[in-house]
Amino acid sequence: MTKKKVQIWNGNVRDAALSILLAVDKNQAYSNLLLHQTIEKYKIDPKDRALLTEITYGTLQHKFTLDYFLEPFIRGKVDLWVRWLLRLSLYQMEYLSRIPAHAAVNEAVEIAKRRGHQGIASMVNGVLRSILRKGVRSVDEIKDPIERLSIETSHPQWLVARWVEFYGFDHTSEMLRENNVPPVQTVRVNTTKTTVDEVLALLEEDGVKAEQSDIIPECIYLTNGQASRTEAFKKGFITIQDESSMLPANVLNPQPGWRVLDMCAAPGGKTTHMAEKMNNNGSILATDLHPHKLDLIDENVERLGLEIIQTAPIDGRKAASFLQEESFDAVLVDAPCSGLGVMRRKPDIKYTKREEDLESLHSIQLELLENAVKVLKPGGRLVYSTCTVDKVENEGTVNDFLTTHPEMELVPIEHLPTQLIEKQQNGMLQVFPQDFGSDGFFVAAFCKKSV
Ligand SMILES: C[S@@+](CC[C@H](N)C(=O)[O-])C[C@H]1O[C@@H](n2cnc3c(N)ncnc32)[C@H](O)[C@@H]1O
Repeated sequence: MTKKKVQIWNGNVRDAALSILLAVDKNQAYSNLLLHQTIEKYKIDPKDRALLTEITYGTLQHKFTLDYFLEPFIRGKVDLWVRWLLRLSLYQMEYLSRIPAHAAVNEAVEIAKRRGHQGIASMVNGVLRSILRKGVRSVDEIKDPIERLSIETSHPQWLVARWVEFYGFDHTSEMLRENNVPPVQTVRVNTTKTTVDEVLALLEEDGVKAEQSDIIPECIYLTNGQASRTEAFKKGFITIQDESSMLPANVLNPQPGWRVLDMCAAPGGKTTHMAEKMNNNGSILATDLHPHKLDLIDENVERLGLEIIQTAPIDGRKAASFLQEESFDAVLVDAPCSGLGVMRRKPDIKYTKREEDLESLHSIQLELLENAVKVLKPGGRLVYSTCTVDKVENEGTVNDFLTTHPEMELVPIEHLPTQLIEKQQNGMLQVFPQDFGSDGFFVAAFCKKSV
């Protein structure tokens, strides 16, 4: 039976969540982008927006657990859309206490009728009502601890095993659980235009509850609302950015008048942060491999009213052949990485990333650093950062880089609050999602010895 054609939004939240989940699965669409586009395109109101986000992310986040629960109740093969419908309905029944289970079942049956036919609707009804009667099986039935953790927290087994080897079982278990908790919305204050207090007052006028972070002073936490719709955003007073992503500019600590290279810059979150730190005085060359992404930097620069940023499409692995040798006071390499620290906001990463990808990223990261050294002045500072939690891409890249570059030395991480400074090990800082509720992130700072 062929599926009836549906558009993403017909006023029904569960139907829309199903369309998004299917697109993510079939077309490798990014869940966060598709969700955002759907909300904007159909101007979905705040109440439906919140539920749509919760069901879409929640179902994706718990996919392996939901499949484990569903398995004993499904006989034979089911179409992909029916499987996703069962997953998203069971997600509501198991994880969303405010939605009555029978309402989730009724909605599922109606969707099955609309998208398929009465036979499928009966099957969906049968499966979900059996689960209601019998309950789901316990993950304690799984004997192997790695497999149990993988199913219980819905992360691939290879990753669980890798993290357990690197960071130990308990630490990994905490991280996996934190990855399933929705992130708090954070913004960075543009200190060239305004103050934290002024932004807090503006947000309040817009009905947004917010408070200043006690980790990064220019960071504000939002407990409701949508930052991009606020007056503060329109005025260029804030940038939406996770608190961990505010670390590199603080660690690099660029001074007014410096000439800085941001080698992997798009969409410009850290470029603009550095320009703010430099109080719009000096120059920043923001480069990226993909020319079309430079437009995103330009848009941000314009909105924030910054004047010292120039962009250029340059492959960082060849940067030294395009840029003058030893001409920058500082270089930021915010490298392409596996992104294992941002699964809370991009749950699809859990199911698409493969272990082999991590090795090739390690080689690219080394090539980028190789070029960064060449264009850095003696005495200049280099900061290397990633939004991942992995010892090969992080500590491994730093150690391999130092082995071939005796002219570079790690310098202690400074210009951060004590609780972060204390966490560094051998001049490298790995932030885990469970540490401060921010993304998993890594940062290391080097100095080029003067000869
Ligand atoms: C982690 S993202 C950078 C985020 C950015 N620094 C920010 O804060 O908004 C990594 C970026 O590296 C870029 N990239 C990937 N390979 C590259 C290369 N060989 N040279 C330069 N940029 C590269 C990607 O296009 C991507 O925009």
